[in-house]
Amino acid sequence: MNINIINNSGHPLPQYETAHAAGMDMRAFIETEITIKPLQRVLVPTGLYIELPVGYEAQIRPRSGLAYKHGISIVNSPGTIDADYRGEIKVLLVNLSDTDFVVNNGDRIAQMVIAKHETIAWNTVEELSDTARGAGGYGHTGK
Ligand SMILES: O=c1ccn([C@H]2C[C@H](O)[C@@H](COP(=O)(O)OP(=O)(O)OP(=O)(O)O)O2)c(=O)[nH]1
Ligand SMILES: [Mg+2]
Repeated sequence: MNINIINNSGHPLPQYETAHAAGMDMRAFIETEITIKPLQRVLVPTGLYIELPVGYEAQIRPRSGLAYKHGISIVNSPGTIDADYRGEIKVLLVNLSDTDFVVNNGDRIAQMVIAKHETIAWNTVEELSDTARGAGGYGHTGK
């Protein structure tokens, strides 16, 4: 499938790093490096603008390497890019480590997964169907 994109970053387009990867790595588009202090959150521009087909969303997810090695995650993970959004895609990074983390222009800071979704209409009812689980949850089946 082809998707329209404007790339103002001068960096390569988000791309699958291996043949069957689900996510395309996304790069920071910043004039000067950003230092993220412990527990600080920063909205990082990408210079990317996309036009998703109706019925699709883009999910902005953390990279596990940055999470494991540096405690870098995404506050609103997975971020949701709506099909009707035409603004710049940004990534809301958070530093969950106890040391500063520096983001440089062009660094791969997140990954984008393109996914189909349903658009539904609600059926308001008085009762829902019975199941064995019922209202059980939050570990009610044990460890
Ligand atoms: O990580 C993200 C999440 C969202 N967006 C953009 C695309 C998305 O379509 C729009 C709105 O996102 P969301 O619905 O998550 O935010 P909101 O707080 O509900 O804002 P709005 O009232 O504008 O929907 O912001 C990003 O660029 N990056
Ligand atoms: Mg919203």
